[in-house]
Amino acid sequence: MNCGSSSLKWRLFDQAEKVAGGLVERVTDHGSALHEVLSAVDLTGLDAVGHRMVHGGLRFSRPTLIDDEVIAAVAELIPLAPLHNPPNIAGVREARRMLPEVPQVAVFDTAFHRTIPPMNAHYAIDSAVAAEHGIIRYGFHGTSHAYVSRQTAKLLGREPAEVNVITLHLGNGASACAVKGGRSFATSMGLSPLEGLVMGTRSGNIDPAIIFHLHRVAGMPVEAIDDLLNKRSGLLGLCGDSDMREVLRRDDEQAKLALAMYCERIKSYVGAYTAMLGGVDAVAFTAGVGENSAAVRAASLSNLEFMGIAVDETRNAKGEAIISPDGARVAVCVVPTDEELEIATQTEALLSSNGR
Ligand SMILES: Nc1ncnc2c1ncn2[C@@H]1O[C@H](COP(=O)(O)OP(=O)(O)O)[C@@H](O)[C@H]1O
Ligand SMILES: CC(=O)OP(=O)(O)O
Ligand SMILES: [Mg+2]
Repeated sequence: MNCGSSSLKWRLFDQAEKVAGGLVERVTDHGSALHEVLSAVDLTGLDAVGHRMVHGGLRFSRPTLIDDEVIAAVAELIPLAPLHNPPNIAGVREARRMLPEVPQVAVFDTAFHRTIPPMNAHYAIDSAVAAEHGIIRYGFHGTSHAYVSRQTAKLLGREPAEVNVITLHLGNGASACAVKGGRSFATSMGLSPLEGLVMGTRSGNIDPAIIFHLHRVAGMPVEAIDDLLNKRSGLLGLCGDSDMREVLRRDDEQAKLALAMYCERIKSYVGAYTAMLGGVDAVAFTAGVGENSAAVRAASLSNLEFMGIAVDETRNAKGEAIISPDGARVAVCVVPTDEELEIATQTEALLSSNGR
């Protein structure tokens, strides 16, 4: 079950084979949405339910069997992920109510990033204040970055431990991850899913002083600034469309600027992470925009031949798995993400290791 901020994605697996699945959009009450899904599906022989949990704080670094105490711990993290943790919890509560005998497992977006070293995880603020309030880079989309980086290694015919990969998860929310030998080494989202790349409606990186300025000079309350940066910024704020398909269809200056900013921000992370990793074996594009937009992929990696990074126009247009030219130093890949399969796989692994 993947209860997102406004949607519910679900999938039923027999082993790793998809048996059924669906997407419910414009969801406001995730408990009812999940109830309807589970009521409509034949659940005979169901062994477990795996749930996407977005924020697991510092405590949850692996998939976790859900009990009341785990739910309470995730609820305490709501202030850090107000758009994401409440729907996750609503889904879990309803699934447990309907299926009390079935083990339920939480798979956290943040878990994969618990390997990020302190120099990349800490913010350069007063360390006592940071420690007291849990202000640290948690990172998100970890299930996707983990899955996609492993798939990328497979594409290269190498073991994950042998390769350095930059994964670019470009969906509604978007984040970059530097994966060093199979482990998260740096990522663009931080304390919350607001930091980093330009997104559909989120600003990503800005000068933090903009917030003080909007408050003091423009007189905006903190809640209004929060709303502005999370829901009315990014592509939407720049050009009035949050959907990349619309942005790409348009030919006006505003849309062109929004697209250029979106891609330039991605490029800045590719450059930074290549340097931080001491070189990369592959750059992988994934999620709605990354998997589908040749234009975004080409623009994000333009003029990087000096770094051994290039995109072959024909392969890119076809959306082939490897879109870099033959013999390139860095493989550029298009790798469909599958958060639901990864959640199911991790759920199964936890229950097998528990001897169920
Ligand atoms: N063909 C396409 N070209 C460009 N962008 C696309 C295309 N198809 C889907 N997208 C973009 O993908 C985004 C959704 O990605 P997705 O990974 O499903 O996001 P999420 O899981 O965060 O809801 C949408 O904003 C949409 O603009
Ligand atoms: C964490 C996050 O940003 O998720 P999404 O992209 O689903 O909004
Ligand atoms: Mg998503």
